[in-house]
Amino acid sequence: MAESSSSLPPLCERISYTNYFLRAVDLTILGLLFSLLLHRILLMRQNDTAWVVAFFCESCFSFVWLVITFVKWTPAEYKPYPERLDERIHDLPSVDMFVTTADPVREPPILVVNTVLSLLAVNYPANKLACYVSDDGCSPLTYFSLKEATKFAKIWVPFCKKHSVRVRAPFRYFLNHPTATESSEFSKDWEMMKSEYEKLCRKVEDATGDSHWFHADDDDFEAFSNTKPNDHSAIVKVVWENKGGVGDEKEVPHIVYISREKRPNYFHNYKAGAMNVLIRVSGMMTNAPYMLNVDCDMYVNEADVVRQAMCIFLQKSTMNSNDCAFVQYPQDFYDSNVDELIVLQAYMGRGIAGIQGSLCAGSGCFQSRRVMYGISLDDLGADGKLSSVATRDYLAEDLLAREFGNSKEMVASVVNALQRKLNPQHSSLTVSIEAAQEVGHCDHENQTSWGKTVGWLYGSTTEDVHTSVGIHSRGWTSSYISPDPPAFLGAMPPGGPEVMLQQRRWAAGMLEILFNKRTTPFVGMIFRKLTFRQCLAYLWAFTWGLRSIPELFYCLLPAYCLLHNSALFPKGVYLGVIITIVGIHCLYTLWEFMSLGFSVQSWFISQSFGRIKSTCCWLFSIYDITLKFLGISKTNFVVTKKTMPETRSESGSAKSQREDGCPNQDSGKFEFDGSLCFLPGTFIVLVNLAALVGHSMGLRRSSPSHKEGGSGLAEACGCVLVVTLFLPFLKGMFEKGKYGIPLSTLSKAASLAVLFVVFSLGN
Ligand SMILES: O=c1ccn([C@@H]2O[C@H](COP(=O)(O)OP(=O)(O)O[C@H]3O[C@H](CO)[C@@H](O)[C@H](O)[C@H]3O)[C@@H](O)[C@H]2O)c(=O)[nH]1
Ligand SMILES: [Mn+2]
Repeated sequence: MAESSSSLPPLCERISYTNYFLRAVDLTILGLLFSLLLHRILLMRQNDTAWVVAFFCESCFSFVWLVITFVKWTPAEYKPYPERLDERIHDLPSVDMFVTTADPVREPPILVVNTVLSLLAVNYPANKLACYVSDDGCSPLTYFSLKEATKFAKIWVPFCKKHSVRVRAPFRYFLNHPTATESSEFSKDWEMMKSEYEKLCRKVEDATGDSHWFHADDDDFEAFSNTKPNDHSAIVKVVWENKGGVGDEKEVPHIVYISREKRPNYFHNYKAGAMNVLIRVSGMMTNAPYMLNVDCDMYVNEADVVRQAMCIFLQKSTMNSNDCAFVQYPQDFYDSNVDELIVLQAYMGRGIAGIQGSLCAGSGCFQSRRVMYGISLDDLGADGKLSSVATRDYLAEDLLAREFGNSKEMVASVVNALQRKLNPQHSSLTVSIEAAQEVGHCDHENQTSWGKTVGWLYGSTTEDVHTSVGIHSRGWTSSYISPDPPAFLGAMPPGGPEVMLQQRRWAAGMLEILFNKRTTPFVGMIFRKLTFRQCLAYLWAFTWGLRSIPELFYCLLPAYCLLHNSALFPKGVYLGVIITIVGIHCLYTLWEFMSLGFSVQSWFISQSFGRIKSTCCWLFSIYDITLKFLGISKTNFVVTKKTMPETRSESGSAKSQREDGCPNQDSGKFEFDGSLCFLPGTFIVLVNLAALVGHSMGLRRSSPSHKEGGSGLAEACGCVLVVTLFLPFLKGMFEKGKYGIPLSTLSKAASLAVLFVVFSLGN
């Protein structure tokens, strides 16, 4: 498929972002941290418990900083040159594109449909693409919307291609009006498309409230009658099949709707389970060597995405290094306050990408099918084909059935995929429907390797990083590309209960992997092919939950010390050391933000949110996995609520939209509900306020308990800093409605705070 010729320029290039100045700053901070720790050790005897706790917390922070420094040491990413693809590759490989949705209320079907439309319209031969939608909600409304969207796609896709439209998700595209310089033909087409899109929206909207729409339509909806989201048999429907044909219709790739079987007594493994059904069904129908998966809200923002990803895969396979298992794009967002995530991806993301390769982020990720079938890098020969040993080991039929399940068609498609062969051509996709339904059954995976070594791994609510650690442990690398404008844009909940829930789920999911005997990165590094620094990268992510403990303590220490009249911070030179560390850290992170075009305010919000999420959400992740390990309850994947935002204007990048201030007008305004997650934050603010008030009134233990002297201005400043960082909570105490902290949370926090004050004063 790839016509390699060394005289032609490469399809992609690795770009290194090594910055010696940043390395020097990192090392300076490390040096200061260690000198501080040493000082703490030397003065341990002269001080009391607070000193020991501070030492423990600062050791944890230093360890995290050390890990981060290791991970960020050699940042890199790939730059693809899709314009070179055509002269190098005559026969592009096929790509199966997956969209998952789970709940028609929390994930409005019109949003799902927009994502699907943006995928259908990418710049890639339509006969090489297929779009599979997995609906865990088993919703006739989603299916109806998809059918309607297919009709619209037949004019939308040709329109996008004819006019080289960049943003191919209609809800974003139509935010902008054509400029006066556009041709009249374009303007006419534009008006027509806009009115057709509005019709589509109206139909979906009408059907949302009135189910007769799909029942009256035809018996196509029969399969949905008497179903419940958690109790129904497998549904597979070919919504549209691209049979070549003539005219515009041949521009629309296959569209297949899937709702895997669900039964109340079967655990369905959330998104990982859905992804594995998608892999199997697509394997039987189109069996493309590459797969793309996106969350239902992550539309394609750059029509060349598939071509860009293929540049990486195809270049790597012509360079005799067939080691790239997946290509990950960063997750970018068109709404809400996500600057922190963007900065994290730009620095940590590239850092990890420069080691063994980017982590899989679950959306905007292109994967090689045969890697997902569990093979290791060692199983490939120099020519990129399965080695003879691996062929013998993998392709024995009884073994395949044991690993992949008892479906002849499935086993045959796996054999083809592993050998990079196409499935035999059927007259129609519908021929495979029965077999496809069979692999969507609950019990298909019983006693197989699905979720263990094959496909997306089970056992964690962050199935994406779980799968990714499995892949890297088998010796594969991955690549990271972050084109400008961003390739995918998604939605993120605003600051409040939804985002707290999401952070808690992420942190719990990561802890599940850390403590998983088979997939923990330690096993991957010691017994398998995970490199040392890649192991550190995973550790950095997997210990989010554990970091909540020192953070919580450190937020309470200034208040405790102020009341207890004991020194939290050293005196003299070493106080200077602490101030320098904090100062450099602030400047460093501020620089990271500003160099990506974000404001000081956005940096501050991120610092504040960083503390809130660790002391509130991450803390509860420990509780979640404790319950799981005690066998009391399973960790839960609550789907994040997505809304279609009314945004004023669409522009090149997410960043510039944030600059015009529109989607961010409520930024900093935090929402609250009765969830216990908000208790630690409220408690922290109350305690620090109480300590400050007490201090100003001279309320504290009279004599310091140790020789080094008592608390003073430094500790008071610490309290002020903590309160500043928890500003959303402070504001929340005086607000009403969704912006106010509920009285029940306030009273619980107040009672705890009283206990804390009494404890600090008396102990
Ligand atoms: O039982 C389920 C639960 C979720 N989903 C889908 O999974 C996707 C991600 O869910 P979302 O609620 O948007 O989670 P986020 O936290 O926003 O997603 C991030 O984190 C997840 C892991 O926690 C990854 O799966 C995602 O890819 C990643 O974008 C959505 O398309 C859902 O429809 C399912 O298909 N079935
Ligand atoms: Mn999401």
